[in-house]
Amino acid sequence: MKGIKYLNQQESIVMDELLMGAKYGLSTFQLMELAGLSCASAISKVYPKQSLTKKVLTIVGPGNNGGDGLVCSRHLVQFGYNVDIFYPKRTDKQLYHDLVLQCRNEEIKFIDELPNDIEKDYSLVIDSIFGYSFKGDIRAPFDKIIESLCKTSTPIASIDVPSGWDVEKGMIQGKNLFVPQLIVSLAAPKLCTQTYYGIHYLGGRFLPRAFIKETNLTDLLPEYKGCDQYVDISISSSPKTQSSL
Ligand SMILES: NC(=O)C1=CN([C@@H]2O[C@H](COP(=O)(O)OP(=O)(O)OC[C@H]3O[C@@H](n4cnc5c(N)ncnc54)[C@H](O)[C@@H]3O)[C@@H](O)[C@H]2O)[C@@H](O)CC1
Ligand SMILES: [K+]
Repeated sequence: MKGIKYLNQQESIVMDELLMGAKYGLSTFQLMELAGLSCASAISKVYPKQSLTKKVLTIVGPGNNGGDGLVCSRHLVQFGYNVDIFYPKRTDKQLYHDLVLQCRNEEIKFIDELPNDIEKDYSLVIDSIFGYSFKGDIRAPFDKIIESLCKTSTPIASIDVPSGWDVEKGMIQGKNLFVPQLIVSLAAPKLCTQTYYGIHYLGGRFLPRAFIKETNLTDLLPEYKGCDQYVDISISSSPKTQSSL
């Protein structure tokens, strides 16, 4: 591998559109299921269930990043974890109604408010608030939620992008933002993770070979081992260089 490709915001959007267009014929539902499964697999690797004394809390945002969090939660319950979900701004689309129903059928509890002391009941927070489409200042109700995440001592695992970070520049100075303990990037890491020193996994093992060739990503994405749904791309575990698509 020559290096790792870090996507900017536009490249992330284009990648998604291409995958779901006529040429590759993948659906949001399929990609989300694989993304969520990879996040659950990575989380269970980093936080084995015996190591968590309390529950897991998934905070779900209004877009597809939130959808990944719903899928991830369902798989974590299948893996034996005890998960609650906080989903304050629901999206009125059939996909999300179905994902909520599937979580309810796993007997996952949806909580109505974020507790003041997250650490009292939760050993881990999964941040699936915003992904690569986040832009601008954080609007309500997520501004207060992210403020609470900045205060908690509970470790945070972010799906794709730490919520509130600029997708390309990362943590903007002067903004009250949190640093997750784990990031699970999906398909390809985003520019904001390039200098992230925490635990960094890549998941979303769904890029077709033809797509990788067409987008010149051969040699720019790490290889998954065996049947693994994730690969460790932490700075401590791999040399990194940047390259353009
Ligand atoms: N090809 C891929 O890489 C895949 C990506 N998926 C997920 O999809 C995500 C992208 O999903 P979306 O494009 O739906 O977008 P996001 O989930 O990143 O966020 C969009 C939502 O956030 C809101 N929002 C944006 N900026 C805001 C702000 N400043 N304050 C408050 N709300 C704000 C928007 O109104 C919209 O409702 C990825 O990060 C990833 O998690 C996966 O589901 C499947 C495959
Ligand atoms: K996120």
